[in-house]
This record gives sequence, structure tokens and C-alpha cells, in this order.
Amino acid sequence: MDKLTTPQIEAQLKNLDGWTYDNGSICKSFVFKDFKEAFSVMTHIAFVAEQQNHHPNWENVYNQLTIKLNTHDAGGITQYDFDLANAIEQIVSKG
Ligand SMILES: C[C@H](O)[C@H](O)[C@H]1CNC2=NC(N)=NC(=O)C2=N1
Repeated sequence: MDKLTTPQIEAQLKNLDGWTYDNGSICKSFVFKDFKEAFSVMTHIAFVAEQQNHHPNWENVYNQLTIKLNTHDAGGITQYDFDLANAIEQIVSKG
């Protein structure tokens, strides 16, 4: 999978509310009702990440979850990152 160019990255970010391109990753922070909700979402994401064989760099503090996506194998941002970001948005929107 080839690395995306900055214009390609910016174009896809327009369709991903709240995601930004920062220091080589696409990133978004979420705030949930409580820890249980945050961890429940993380568990759902984990299974999708396994299905896609594409895994997040993430940090959870109580009800907060910060996700950073990049493709280690490519040393940059690829479509895999946007596919997972879109899947994450689907999961979070379903609650
Ligand atoms: C061996 C395994 O398929 C690779 O390491 C996969 C696993 N998950 C991955 N996740 C991410 N974010 N980037 C990768 O390059 C990647 N590669």
C-alpha cells in the first residue's frame, strides 16, 4: 500500500469530522460518558482492527480516548489508516 500525499490526506480529512493530520498520523480525541463506555468502544475498535490487520496507536485516560493512526510498514499515512478511521467513526456514532 503506497503512502498518500499531503493533498490526498487533506482531501480525505474533509470527510472525517474532528480528525487532524499531526506529526505523521491522523488523530482524533474522544470523550465518553465514563470509563466503561470508553473501554467498550475500544474493545469494538480492537476487533475491527484485527479484522483489518491495521492497529491504532491510542491512549485512554478514564473517559478520554486519543487515537493516532499511521501505517508503520509504509512509514506514513495510507488508505488503511482512513479505512480504520472511517470504521472508528461508525463504531462511535452507534454508541
Ligand atoms: C505483521 C502485521 O501484519 C503487520 O505488522 C501489520 C499489523 N498492523 C499494523 N498496523 C498499523 N497501524 N500499521 C502497520 O503497518 C501494521 N502492520
